[in-house]
Amino acid sequence: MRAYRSACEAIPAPDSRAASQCQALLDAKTKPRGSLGRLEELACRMAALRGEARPAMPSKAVLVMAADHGVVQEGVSAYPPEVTGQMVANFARGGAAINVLARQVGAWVTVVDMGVRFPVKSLTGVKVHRMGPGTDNFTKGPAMSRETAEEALDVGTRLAVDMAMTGVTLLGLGEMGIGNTTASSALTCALTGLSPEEATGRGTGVDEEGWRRKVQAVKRALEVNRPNPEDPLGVLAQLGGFEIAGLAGAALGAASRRVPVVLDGFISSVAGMVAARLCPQVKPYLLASHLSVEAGHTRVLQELEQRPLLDLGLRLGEGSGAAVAFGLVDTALCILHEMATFTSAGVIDTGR
Ligand SMILES: Cc1cc2ncn([C@H]3O[C@H](COP(=O)(O)O)[C@@H](O)[C@H]3O)c2cc1C
Ligand SMILES: O=C(O)c1cccnc1
Repeated sequence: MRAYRSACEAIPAPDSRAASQCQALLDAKTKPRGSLGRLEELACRMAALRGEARPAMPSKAVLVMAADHGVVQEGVSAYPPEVTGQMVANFARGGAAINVLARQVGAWVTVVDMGVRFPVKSLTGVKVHRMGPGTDNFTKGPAMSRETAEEALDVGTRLAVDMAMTGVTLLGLGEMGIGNTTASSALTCALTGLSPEEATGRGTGVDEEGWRRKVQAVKRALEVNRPNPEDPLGVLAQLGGFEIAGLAGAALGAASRRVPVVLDGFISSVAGMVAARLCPQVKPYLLASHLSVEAGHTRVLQELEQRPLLDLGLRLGEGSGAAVAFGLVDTALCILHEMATFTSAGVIDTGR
């Protein structure tokens, strides 16, 4: 059986008992009940997913998958595809936004070349699982075959399972791929029924004309491929990207090992939505870190029944918002581990 399919079957249901025990521990802390709001919710969610009342997150990682997109031929990005490979080199050297943000919260960054068109040669520390030199232009036919989509899903699943086995307890999803907001918009239209105008944003910062070209490319992609929302693997193959497929697989692999998955912006959330369509059991493991500026993100988060933790006007990707939210997860768990209780501190508790 495919790795991503076995991972799906192995995803445990969240442990509601651990969540209530976590809430009871928080209720005993020196504060009015529930006064730490969503931080309390976050701690209890981690408890449910990890299956323990007092979870710890000793090892956090961001998985950044990179690939190129044939649809860039349609003039849909403000940057050329060379930038994908150049940014992978920047990740490898530790100089990109995600490196800085991950360092700040003590998280590892794992970078994977899933199919970069112009790769920078002999980089150290970049894992290579190339599905090809970028996808085909999906305004003319499918981006990739179903077989390749399944292979990319498996690569992501195996990597996430390996990361969990080496001790990773929280996984952020990040991506790099010039043109991938167009692919994400097309996937959003196909899977949610949103119109191309509603699902298409400015990505790296295209002007009005560029935005119209993106909308046209999405429209053509839908006309040419006729995606069937009941067939999420088919939709992924027709309109996705190698990095998006890899990240969807990674979400399944992580969840199969009780590792919560922190989504970043529009693109990684679309990967999460694809994972959830392939395997609904993954849904509780997906946590929205922030609300991206990119049009379409709100709808994708609605689909995932997720309320983002932050709204910072980010529109970067790379896993940047996920890394920032790792700090909040740490904060929530510190409260659980370090705060005094009414009893230990000798503070009167009215139970409210
Ligand atoms: C220097 C640079 C660094 C980035 N890091 C992430 N992205 C983001 O922008 C791209 C998507 O936007 P579009 O669909 O408009 O091409 C992705 O690579 C995404 O991760 C970047 C883009 C650039 C230019
Ligand atoms: O929300 C995102 O992930 C995003 C938005 C714009 C460009 N790149 C990524």
